Amino acid sequence: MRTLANVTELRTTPAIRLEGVGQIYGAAGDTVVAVEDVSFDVEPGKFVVLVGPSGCGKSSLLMMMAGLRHPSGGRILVEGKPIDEPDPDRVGVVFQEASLFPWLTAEQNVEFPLSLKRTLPKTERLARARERLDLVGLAGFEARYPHELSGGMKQRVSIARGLAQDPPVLLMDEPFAALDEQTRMTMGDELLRIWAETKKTVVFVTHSLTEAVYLADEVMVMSARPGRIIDRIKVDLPRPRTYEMLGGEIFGRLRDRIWRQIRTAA
Ligand SMILES: Nc1ncnc2c1ncn2[C@@H]1O[C@H](COP(=O)(O)OP(=O)(O)OP(=O)(O)O)[C@@H](O)[C@H]1O
Repeated sequence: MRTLANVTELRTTPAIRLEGVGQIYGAAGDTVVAVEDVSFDVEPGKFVVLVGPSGCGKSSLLMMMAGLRHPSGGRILVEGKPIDEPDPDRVGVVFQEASLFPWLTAEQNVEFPLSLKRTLPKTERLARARERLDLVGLAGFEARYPHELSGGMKQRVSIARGLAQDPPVLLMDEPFAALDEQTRMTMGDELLRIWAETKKTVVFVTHSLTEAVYLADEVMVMSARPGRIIDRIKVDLPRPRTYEMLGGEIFGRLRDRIWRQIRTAA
């Protein structure tokens, strides 16, 4: 039962909490400290973007938040509970490469994670997959195979798949990096629309500072390896974000500040 106490607790529980998280790769004598002592909270419904010099540990952080890797130190909580393994009910993931199964249709690709749990009947799973494809603007493309879809459409399918189980958190690792500039901008707007509709908490990794400022409520800047959070920049631009804002003074100031941080950190 939802009492006032647990509703209040739910409101105050961060969607994601990192406490002193580290990641060390390799074995004795040959180790790489990729991430060191990272702590932060992400409030529910926020759009956070992670930037930093190449190799600073952005993907490593995301993999740990997704439960795909265990931290070497510290701990990660999603909705107040540790994440020790992938849990698509709590965390959806979208990678740079669409990584769709080529032998499955768009609808079957989205249905796939739902079929693993076998808790929903097939008709329900397909209805949910269709609903997600509709959400990402792919109604009418359910029966297409990945090779029949453009790069942007494949990433839309990936987003639909990441949202298949309606997780509160969506992690995105450079999801638009392989797309041409125009498609990338359109996808940014599409993602913001989906985010506004679904109210997910998003953590998004990118190398593009323009994309970072355009999308984020907050940009977290990481240092060069070992990756630590060296700056957290609130983006106070109004929403919806528009193309015109890109040339504005606030936008330029924020992008400059991030760039200066990255340049000194690299
Ligand atoms: N499985 C692994 N084994 C050993 N070292 C690894 C492994 N994965 C990552 N690393 C190293 O850890 C560091 C951080 O890698 P990671 O991919 O997390 O950084 P990144 O910031 O996402 O990089 P990029 O910006 O280039 O995508 C890098 O030096 C990388 O070489």
